[in-house]
Amino acid sequence: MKQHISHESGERALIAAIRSRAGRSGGGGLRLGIGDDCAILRPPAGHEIVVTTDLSLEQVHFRRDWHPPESVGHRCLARGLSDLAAMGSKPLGAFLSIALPPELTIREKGKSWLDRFLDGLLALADQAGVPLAGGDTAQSPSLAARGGMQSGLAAADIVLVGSVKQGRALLRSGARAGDKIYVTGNLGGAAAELLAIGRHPEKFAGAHKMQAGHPHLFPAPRILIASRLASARRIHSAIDVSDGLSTDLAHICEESGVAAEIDAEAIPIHPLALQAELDGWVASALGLALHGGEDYELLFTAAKGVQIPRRVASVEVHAIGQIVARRGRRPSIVLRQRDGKTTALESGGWEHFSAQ
Ligand SMILES: Nc1ncnc2c1ncn2[C@@H]1O[C@H](COP(=O)(O)OP(=O)(O)OP(=O)(O)O)[C@@H](O)[C@H]1O
Ligand SMILES: Cc1ncc(C[n+]2csc(CCOP(=O)(O)O)c2C)c(N)n1
Ligand SMILES: [Mg+2]
Repeated sequence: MKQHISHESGERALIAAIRSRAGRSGGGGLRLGIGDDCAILRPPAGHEIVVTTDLSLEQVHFRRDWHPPESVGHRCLARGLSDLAAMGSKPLGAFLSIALPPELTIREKGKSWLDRFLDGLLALADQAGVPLAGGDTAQSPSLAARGGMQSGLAAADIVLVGSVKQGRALLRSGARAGDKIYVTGNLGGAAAELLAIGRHPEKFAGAHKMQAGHPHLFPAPRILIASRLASARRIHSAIDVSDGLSTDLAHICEESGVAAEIDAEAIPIHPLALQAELDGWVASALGLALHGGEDYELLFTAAKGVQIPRRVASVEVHAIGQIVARRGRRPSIVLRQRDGKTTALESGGWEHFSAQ
């Protein structure tokens, strides 16, 4: 039976409870998990190690009054899995560091906030076949003394270690002029759902379980699609859409020394983004798809002649434009409108430390 956590017994008890819940699923790449000074991972022969780390901060990446704890846990792991997918790699182990105010570890009606956060994180870990192999646990300091409304903020950092066949990782730097640009799934759904949550958080309080139709609360990292694409050896470059298409495509252009043209008509827009435009919440659904971020879809390029299936692992793949040579001071990304006119597409996605 799965244990639930009570705060009374402190850090040791929290770790013991997390340890008892941490699965050992995965491809056998974990030799030693939670319990020692370090975990030991054993990558398959002929593979390279891939590592990524992502912070999930209260008030920046989630709000306790907007996001069910299961969603916070799911999203925390999904961010890292999506980065592994973007490299065409498979997960070996996840490492979770958490700083929590004490009240989030106390059980109310059976489960604490932390129990429910772990429910969400471990359900996705199970599905992705990645063991929780370690982490760190600390108490977040009290802000009440400084006149704050709550005792402290929650933060979680996820480190994911994965592996990829030597020399086969998908890089941002491999795009070439003449490549077609593709994106999986559709865009703008995460930003649209976040808008809806902000308006009526109570309607989303019951979204406890990983389920389709919640692109913001329960995004589906594209690990399987990416590993299929990578094994076909036809992909020149890839990135995941975390900050927004306009910003993430600019990262590919910058790292590859190329420019891009994308067709507004070809961009797959999530139905929730279209609805947000119909409801008058935003001026344009296309704006959400271009700049919204957190869709965790894959953006990749391949040579023009390469046949990319329209559907991979049950997810649609759309061609949205092409990579072109960079010319002097020309803007690096242009957007071709429905009437054929082109405009420069500035990076309008999320950027920390900018006035948002
Ligand atoms: N504080 C830091 N110290 C060292 N390297 C960093 C730091 N922050 C970011 N990087 C590195 O900068 C690169 C880009 O990081 P970034 O976080 O923007 O990745 P991303 O995949 O585009 O976004 P996301 O955070 O949504 O995963 C990565 O190689 C990352 O390891
Ligand atoms: C409460 C709340 N407000 C706003 C957002 C939107 N948001 C936060 S970070 C980010 C980009 C990716 O982050 P990073 O670059 O750190 O990976 C986006 C689109 C949210 N998720 N929650
Ligand atoms: Mg990324």
